[in-house]
Amino acid sequence: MAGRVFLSKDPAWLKLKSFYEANVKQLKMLNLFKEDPHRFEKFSIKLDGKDGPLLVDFSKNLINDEVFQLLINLLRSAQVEKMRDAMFAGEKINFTEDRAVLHIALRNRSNTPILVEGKDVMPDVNAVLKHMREFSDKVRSGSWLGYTGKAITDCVNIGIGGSDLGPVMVTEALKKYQCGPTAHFVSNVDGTHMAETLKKLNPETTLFIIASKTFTTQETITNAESAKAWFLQHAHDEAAVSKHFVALSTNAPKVKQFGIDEANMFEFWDWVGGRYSLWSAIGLSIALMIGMDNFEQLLEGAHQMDRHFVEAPIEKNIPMILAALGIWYSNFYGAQSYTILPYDQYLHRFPAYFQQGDMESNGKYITRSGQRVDYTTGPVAWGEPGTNGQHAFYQLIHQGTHIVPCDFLIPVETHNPIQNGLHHQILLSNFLAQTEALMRGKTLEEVTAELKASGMSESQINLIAPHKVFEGNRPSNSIVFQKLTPFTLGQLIAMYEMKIFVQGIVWDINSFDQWGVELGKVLAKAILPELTTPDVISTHDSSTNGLINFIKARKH
Ligand SMILES: O=P(O)(O)OC[C@H]1O[C@@H](O)[C@H](O)[C@@H](O)[C@@H]1O
Repeated sequence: MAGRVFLSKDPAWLKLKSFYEANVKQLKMLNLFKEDPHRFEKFSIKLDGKDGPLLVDFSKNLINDEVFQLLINLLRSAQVEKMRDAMFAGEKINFTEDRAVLHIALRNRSNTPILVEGKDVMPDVNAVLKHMREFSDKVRSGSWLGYTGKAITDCVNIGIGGSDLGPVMVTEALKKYQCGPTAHFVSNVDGTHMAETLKKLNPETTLFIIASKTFTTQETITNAESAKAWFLQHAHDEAAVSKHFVALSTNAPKVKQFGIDEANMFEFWDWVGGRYSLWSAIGLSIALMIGMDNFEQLLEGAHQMDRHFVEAPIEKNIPMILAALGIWYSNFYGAQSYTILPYDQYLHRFPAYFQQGDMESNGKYITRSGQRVDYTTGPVAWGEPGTNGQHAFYQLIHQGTHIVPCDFLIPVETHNPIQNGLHHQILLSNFLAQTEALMRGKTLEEVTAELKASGMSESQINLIAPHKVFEGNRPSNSIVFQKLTPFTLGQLIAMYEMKIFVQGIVWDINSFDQWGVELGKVLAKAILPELTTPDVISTHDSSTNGLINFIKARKH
């Protein structure tokens, strides 16, 4: 952006750097909690919502008042508010693709005009929502019939990346709200994905949703052709295709070419990035499975978070603060990753969803003005639901040599209070214990006293005690919501989207393109015909040639 200083030369950055160098050793959370009885109130934000409050407690972080202020100053210096406003105003902030970035328009429930090149996009957004409602109502009520007159019981979303991960994650998260066909997903071009999915399905009662923004993605088009071939093997009638295939795309000519009726195409626009598209027609499988009212609740929740993001001052702004904390760890503490740890089984695909959301957005080393960064940008995002993660990788988080900032998420109430709520009580206690343990740790004195009390000999204690020490002082955010409803899920997704946006602005990169996925696609296209010729291949490096020729020699 014009007038922006290179980040590592920004005085706000340099202040954080010198603060880190001078004070890192003194930033001990346990002491900070002892010194300030109001630390929790000071470093937590409660956002009231339709389905109960969302509490974000960031007090278990390696910050004091001064760091917090310096981080806020950094965000100001990076002009995050100005860039946020530019995004919401429909400016073409995705300049490498000459596009606006307006997933916020898809969930703009206040329906205020949003202009792209002088044209309000809201009428088009509303028209597609109406189309989705009409169609999903028909399918769910059983009035949309398959080629033998039977109602639809299953739908298969065929898409990949942003045309898959969002609908997969949301339909899993909101399974409890199912009131329509069961949603299945085929993304991988590996024929196993399609074959195993089709095994479970009846062509007479299955609807295929071909989800592709470009409608040119090799995996999706190959899978869509195979689904059509399978369907026609049973239906033996091209005319039946229109009852069983719909498309979600920005590319009407390609959809037509594939043989899908334009009336069965649900449109979206180039200003919707793939990884931000679950709010668009790409969410059709969600609307089918949980109904359009619930889909609109998801939009409402996201819209509320968008309003908070636009209206709250930086110091009270959840996505801004989460972004600032992530930068503190990535750029100053050298953290290479962070985890998203949902203590809710329904959210089991939430971390995977944000692997694309975060890493495809911010995994970039070129600044908006075309220079190579000399600081780190997007971290590796990973995670699994608690408590499973506790019995797998938490060892490293507690005692490893990497610093891994953690986001813990949990609902106060479960949808499944089996055994009188016992399971959820156990889940809650684990959630609370983990963040406490990461923060407090356990000293050598505490360990030694414990081992002594158990009657262990001095020599055994000396041998074992160091292994049982926890340094502690390991950071986490606790994100607590009332219940996993469509509205709450919308809030949570938008919260992370906006956090990622803010980080991209501070790092001065374009979070909305994805050129890094292109090279492999081009090379794969060149290799594909080489796999079927009888020739020995010698056009690549010796490793690639060797691998191709090995595979060809072994293929029957
Ligand atoms: O929806 P499309 O056009 O088929 O694209 C699917 C995915 O394609 C990938 O190449 C991109 O990295 C993703 O961002 C995108 O979501």
